[in-house]
Amino acid sequence: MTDTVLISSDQVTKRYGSFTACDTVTMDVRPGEIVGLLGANGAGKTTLIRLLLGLVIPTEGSVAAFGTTPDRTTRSRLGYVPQGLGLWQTLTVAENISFACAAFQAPAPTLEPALAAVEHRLVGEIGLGLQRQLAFTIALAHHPELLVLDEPTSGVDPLARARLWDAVHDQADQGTGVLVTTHYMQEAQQCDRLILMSRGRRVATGTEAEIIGDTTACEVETPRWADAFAALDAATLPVTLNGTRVRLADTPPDTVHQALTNAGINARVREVPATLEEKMTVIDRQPTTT
Ligand SMILES: Nc1ncnc2c1ncn2[C@@H]1O[C@H](COP(=O)(O)OP(=O)(O)OP(=O)(O)O)[C@@H](O)[C@H]1O
Repeated sequence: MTDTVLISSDQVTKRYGSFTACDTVTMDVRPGEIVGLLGANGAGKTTLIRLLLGLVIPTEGSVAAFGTTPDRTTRSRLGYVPQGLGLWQTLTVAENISFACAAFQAPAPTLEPALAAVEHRLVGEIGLGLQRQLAFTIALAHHPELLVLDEPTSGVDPLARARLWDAVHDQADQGTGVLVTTHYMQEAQQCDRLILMSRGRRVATGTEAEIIGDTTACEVETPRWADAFAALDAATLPVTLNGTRVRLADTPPDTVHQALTNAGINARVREVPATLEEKMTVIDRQPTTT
């Protein structure tokens, strides 16, 4: 990994009144790596991004972009796609592009056929998938050294999502650093490194395997899966259903067996590695400590 740091935070905290949206978070992104920012709704991901971009001022701690305090100059070295996309809905696709390119003194990019086909349509009249594609194209137009993408594939169909991730990997392969928030675990798996946030804090960091560690889940095998789910739920165990697969993260097999036996259900209980999503729920269940 390179020593160059594109963007970083050092114990950064943002409070709104008595509410702490981002709590002493330290992180960084380096050239060519894709860093995934994960966490439930309200975990503080967008707040952290806005701190890193200089859009909100830290209450405590500090952030740096390209080695300095974020400002207009550092902004011109990064491409940012916010959750709301930041497009002008009442301008055409072409007008949005020329506006953004003028701001960054960048040449107009070559458009993908799908975008070129709607070049003269108002942005507010094209679909969300195309709008996301446009926002991404605009973010890349000035060849940024860092891409910051806040839920770039939310509401996008699987094919468009795969295409966007292809483009993200292309950028990283060319040395661009990428910071991306996502709710999709399949996308998290495409990141080189993950940062998990919960209640404003960074609660875990590393690869998917490092974050899952030795956390396990119990998988319950029975044709009476619906009854098993109901019984485990009634026993207030953290049961989830994936298709017809009944699973319980971080729960001892004996506890699961006992609850099923009490309900008169015969089932095979296997202990298997937890998924990343399950690990996240386990972390979210824990009381805040350090
Ligand atoms: N300007 C603000 N004033 C008060 N509270 C705020 C403000 N901005 C964010 N918050 C609160 O801070 C918390 C973190 O919000 P944030 O948008 O960073 O979460 P998130 O992880 O990005 O969530 P999501 O996945 O839903 O986008 C939320 O409870 C939110 O309501």
